[in-house]
Amino acid sequence: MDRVAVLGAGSWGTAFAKVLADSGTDVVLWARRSDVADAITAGRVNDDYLPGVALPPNLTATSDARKALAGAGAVVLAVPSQTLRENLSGWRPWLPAGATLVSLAKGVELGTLKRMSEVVREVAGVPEDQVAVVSGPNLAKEIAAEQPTATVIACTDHDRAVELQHACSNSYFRPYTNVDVVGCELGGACKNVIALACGMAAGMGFGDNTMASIITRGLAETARLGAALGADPLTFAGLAGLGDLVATCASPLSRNRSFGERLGLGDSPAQAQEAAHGQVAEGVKSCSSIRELAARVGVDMPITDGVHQVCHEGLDPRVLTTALLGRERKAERQ
Ligand SMILES: NC(=O)C1=CN([C@@H]2O[C@H](COP(=O)(O)OP(=O)(O)OC[C@H]3O[C@@H](n4cnc5c(N)ncnc54)[C@H](O)[C@@H]3O)[C@@H](O)[C@H]2O)C=CC1
Ligand SMILES: O=C(CO)COP(=O)(O)O
Repeated sequence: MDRVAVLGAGSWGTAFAKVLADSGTDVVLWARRSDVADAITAGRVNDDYLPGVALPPNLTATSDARKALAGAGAVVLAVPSQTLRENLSGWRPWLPAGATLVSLAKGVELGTLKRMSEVVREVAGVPEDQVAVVSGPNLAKEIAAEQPTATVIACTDHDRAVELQHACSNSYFRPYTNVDVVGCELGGACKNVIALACGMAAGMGFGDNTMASIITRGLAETARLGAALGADPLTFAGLAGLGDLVATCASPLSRNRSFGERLGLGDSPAQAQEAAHGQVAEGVKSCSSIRELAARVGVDMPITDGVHQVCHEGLDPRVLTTALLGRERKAERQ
């Protein structure tokens, strides 16, 4: 694969474009704002999202999506989940035939309850095996600083996953392949919600036992949903499951954890949103779609349900804590 288009020049889009370029792949990065594209082209930096990070010369930028897409062997979609449908609809006429469409987004669409790869298939009108997802413990700022990281590239077409794996392997980024797209996407979307809960716990002053309990029970409810939707249970023990969950729930760099922490400290969701300075905390919206998806398939997700109530129904995180601890006693694997 000679050239890749990355659409979305936020934190992860820019960091992933750098990963590709550092792996020897030529990249054209699309930025919504022309001043961001110009700054990348002229100054080799994206100061809005990754200040101080030098971008390699084989990474160029444009605010013209048509130009970015021309001749691309793969198209990486790096916009927030709830905007993917609208953005991709606009790009559809210029998608190169046969190109692998790769989603970086970690969320479930409100209303349709679709995973991102399902949205991509529907909007682009491509078969399942032409769509890949990247998911794992991938905090953009650490990767931009070239700290060693592993990830998963999931695609039902193993050969396509391998092709993409070659395009983004380098001395600090190690991608594994997986054919379980459902499990990898659910792991990525659900961990944002569990990170909100961990943030709330931190904000309320709780320590490591509480964090470990939320992480582990969060993984249990994610795996239950995965089992109901046909995921491979082992995926949740891997990088896109436990790996991403631990990184996001523990890191002060996580937007979801930080958002939750503000709620735990007593901020309202509106105040926490304001403090996020326009950066996306995907779990705030996906807690509602995941909760609905779980209800549709009859799966109990008490932490996700509670996070939804705090974010959208005015529940106090302290009341949520009491409610979770007061649930009916049960066996661990029930
Ligand atoms: N930042 C991170 O460390 C990681 C993020 N992700 C996922 O990648 C996806 C993108 O996240 P980030 O790059 O971090 O987000 P971000 O908030 O840093 O950037 C979003 C980008 O999308 C663009 N965009 C296009 N249409 C938009 C619209 N209608 N509304 C808002 N922004 C729009 C923005 O201009 C911006 O360039 C999310 O689903 C996130 O969960 C996944 C792994 C790591
Ligand atoms: O997905 C991520 C790390 O893998 C980034 O998490 P946040 O969106 O919470 O910053």
